[in-house]
Amino acid sequence: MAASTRKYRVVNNPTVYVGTFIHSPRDDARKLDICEDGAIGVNPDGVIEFVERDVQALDAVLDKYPGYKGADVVRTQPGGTQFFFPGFIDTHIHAPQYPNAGVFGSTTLLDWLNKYTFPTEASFSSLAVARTNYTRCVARTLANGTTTAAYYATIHVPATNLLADICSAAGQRAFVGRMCMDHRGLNPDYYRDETADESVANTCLCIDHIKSIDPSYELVSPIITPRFAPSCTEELLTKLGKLARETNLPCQTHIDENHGEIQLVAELFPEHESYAALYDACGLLMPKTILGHAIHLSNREMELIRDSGAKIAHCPVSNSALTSGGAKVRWLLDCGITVGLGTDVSGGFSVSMLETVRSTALVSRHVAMTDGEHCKLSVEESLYLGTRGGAKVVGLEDKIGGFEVGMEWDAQLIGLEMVRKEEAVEEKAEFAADEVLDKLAFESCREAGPVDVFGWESWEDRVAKWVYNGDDRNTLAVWVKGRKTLFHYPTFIDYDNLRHIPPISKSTISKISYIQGQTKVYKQPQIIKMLSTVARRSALTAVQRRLASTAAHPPPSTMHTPINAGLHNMHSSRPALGFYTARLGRTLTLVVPGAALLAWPFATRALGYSTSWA
Ligand SMILES: O=c1[nH]c(=O)c2nc[nH]c2[nH]1
Repeated sequence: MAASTRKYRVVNNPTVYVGTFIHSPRDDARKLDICEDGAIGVNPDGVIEFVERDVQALDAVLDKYPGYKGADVVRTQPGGTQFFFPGFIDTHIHAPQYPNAGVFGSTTLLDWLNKYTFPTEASFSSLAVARTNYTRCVARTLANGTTTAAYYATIHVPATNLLADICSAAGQRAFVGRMCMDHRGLNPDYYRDETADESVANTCLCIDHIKSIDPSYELVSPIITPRFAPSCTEELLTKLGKLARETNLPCQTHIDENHGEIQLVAELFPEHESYAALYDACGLLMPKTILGHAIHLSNREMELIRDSGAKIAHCPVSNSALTSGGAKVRWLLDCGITVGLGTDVSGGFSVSMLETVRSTALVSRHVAMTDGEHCKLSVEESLYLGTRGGAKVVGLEDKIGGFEVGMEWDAQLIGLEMVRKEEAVEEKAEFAADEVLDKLAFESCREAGPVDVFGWESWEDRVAKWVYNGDDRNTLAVWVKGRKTLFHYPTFIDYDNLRHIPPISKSTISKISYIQGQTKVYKQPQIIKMLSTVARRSALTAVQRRLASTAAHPPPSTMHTPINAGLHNMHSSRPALGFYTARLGRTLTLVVPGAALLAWPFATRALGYSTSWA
């Protein structure tokens, strides 16, 4: 597709976000800035124009900023369960490894590369493979609140260009790097660059492509990507260092991840004092360089990196999964090195930056067990690294990572579940069996997401619960540069080339309910179709769960009845009009009207949301 036809059709209305905002202060990682009654105005370019605190009446704010009269208003639900939080910044992720997420067995880095990684990456010579996997990867990272990602791609130019197209179309901020690896002995013959010159030339093709779709790198930027020292000749490392400086583009690579790898670098490049010294000699250490892992740095290497201004992507999930080691993050920070977080899929098994934030806190506790209490990183510090820290690592600290005037609205809406209080519970000695079943099967425990709050928690407690228990079900909406991603997807993309509707997972039911409140989106026929599919699926799942629960915990009257739970007539072409029968054993048959089945998820969940949207 010609670059000129790939245009955003979106015109954002000025929007005022109202409610609770939580972010890390720019220069204090130890605490969170919590603003309960705030209003943030975002202009059509996605830039924050005002931040107001202690807002008593929205009208007064709108009077103060006349440009926002008639603006869209997006509110957090009252009751202390929702808050806006900056989007996560994943500073190190291998998009083509996404299909392998979770598959690593007991391997360590070098055998893992040969067994799982090189064969998978090689398969991206097929654009069809690339399209399926990259689309899914971008959809998943966005659904997990990743608004910016520094992606490693593969050696293939068309597939790398496609990844850039997909990020641009989906509205995800991204750095996309074509993988460079020309070493004949250390890369497999089936997956490597033929020569250093070919590697550089192909990298330039990807840079040209990205420039053609996003000339000012507003959303998507190229990034120079030598895989790591053992995969590259010194000639290639040097040429890429030169290219990075000439183009003023950022650069990403790996360093000091695994003892075997470090040994290999010492053998391959004996004239260099260390891994970092090699990169330095090749011109690869500079302020725009992102070094993944950096687990086993010597003092001297740390000094080289600090003095060069290069940044570090800490990858705690991958470092644990591949048993690479525990990076000494507190030490790096104390030494004045800038650190962000990376999922490092698929050395890391999860695309979730929330999981990475959690692992940052946990792994620091393991480091503390040997190196002392001061090594522990708090929830607040770990979140800082996933937002503000990441922004510094990718050089966008003045644009993203927090909510300040002049920054861009890259944000996620987080929702937690308030557990309903029992009425006069002390007067009730026991529940009826039916009541227990209702609680087990119908109280939206699953669809609500995994974080329960009970009302006594401070905002700090709620954030800690989110960090330690949350997942993508808690990410109700995601904006990049003021544009709502994922569910606004069909409304702003020119589909000339990318006729793709984002996949929708069961876990998105809470997001679907939320979207119901926005009539603009609800009118989209595709969304309606998705809504009804998800609603029906969700209702059926709930009934099935209830039946399964009955089977597992039969109330006394059915204790000796063999229970054969199942739903029939599910394939009616008019699901709302049909009746569904559910058989409980041989004797008891439930008849469920289709309309009730369809209405169930909306009745139980959507009501709560729809009242809170302006
Ligand atoms: O975690 C990692 N993932 C990779 O793909 C890789 N390549 C070199 N070194 C690496 N480390």
